[in-house]
Amino acid sequence: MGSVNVPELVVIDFSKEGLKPGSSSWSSACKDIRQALENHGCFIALYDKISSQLHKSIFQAADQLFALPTELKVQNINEKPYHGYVGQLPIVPLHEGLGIDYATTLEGAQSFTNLMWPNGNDSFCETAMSFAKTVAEVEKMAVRMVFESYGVEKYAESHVEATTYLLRFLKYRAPEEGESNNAFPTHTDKSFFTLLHQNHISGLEVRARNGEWINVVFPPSSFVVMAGDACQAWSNNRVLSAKHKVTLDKSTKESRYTMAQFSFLSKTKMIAVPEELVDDQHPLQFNPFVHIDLLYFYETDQGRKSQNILKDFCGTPV
Ligand SMILES: O=C(O)CCC(=O)C(=O)O
Ligand SMILES: [Fe+2]
Repeated sequence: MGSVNVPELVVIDFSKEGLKPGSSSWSSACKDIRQALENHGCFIALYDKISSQLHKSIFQAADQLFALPTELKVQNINEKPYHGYVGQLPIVPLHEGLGIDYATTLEGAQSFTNLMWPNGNDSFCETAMSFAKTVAEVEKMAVRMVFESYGVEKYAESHVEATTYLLRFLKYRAPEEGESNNAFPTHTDKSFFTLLHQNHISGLEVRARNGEWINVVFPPSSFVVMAGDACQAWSNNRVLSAKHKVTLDKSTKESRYTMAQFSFLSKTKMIAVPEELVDDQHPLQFNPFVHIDLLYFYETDQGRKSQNILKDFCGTPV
């Protein structure tokens, strides 16, 4: 109930009437999500509030943004690693991205908009914020479901309250003749969750726990909800923060656009394994940490080279 396998990832319909805590569809979604996150590190969420109109407007906004001169786009600077402008990098020549920090807040959306359009651009600001808020609704439901699936729903509210959102506009231009079609290298996300929404050009591949690479197919009005390293740590290593990458079809002539919304816990709340998830069979694997410190660690030489970032950053002695 509540989920079907198309073709390999679990699909959960978040728009379903009556999907509320306490209902049977909620409990079965909790179970399905937990299994999906443990096996694949992600699942597909259908959400019809991402209407075809909102889909169209957010990618029009993306087009407008990427069309700005590079000198303007590079002003999207953020002291937090991987939050600001990325582009013109020889190791990822197809890729360009910009980020709106605190994207669900008017201040966040406005300050980014004013930086890019000093004379204002109300429609961009409204579209970005309304998209970010809609994505955040799905993220919050996913958090509540995951916490409930592990029997620790009492901690969900304070987690949700401490969550902030980074909305990134990502572009991968079509490869030129003879150029590699690797658009983004293999990595894991440092977020708690990442929600991805793409235009009509596919390319995301996810490595499941069994080592199999899955080509992700996005149905209309859908997101991929992907667990990041912070979620894996929180779950005491039960959830998989899946490796993933973007590879474009060699013959594609169009750019892939992705809207990626990353959730982070603010400094006021540590990422910590709930005591209920620690027992003799599951000894504590990770010490509590401040989320943003994981990103700072990833920026160091040791962090970048690490084959097991959570163990190296916050692993308990074995
Ligand atoms: O474009 C995508 O589908 C994936 C983007 C991604 O993995 C990231 O930005 O971390
Ligand atoms: Fe990613």
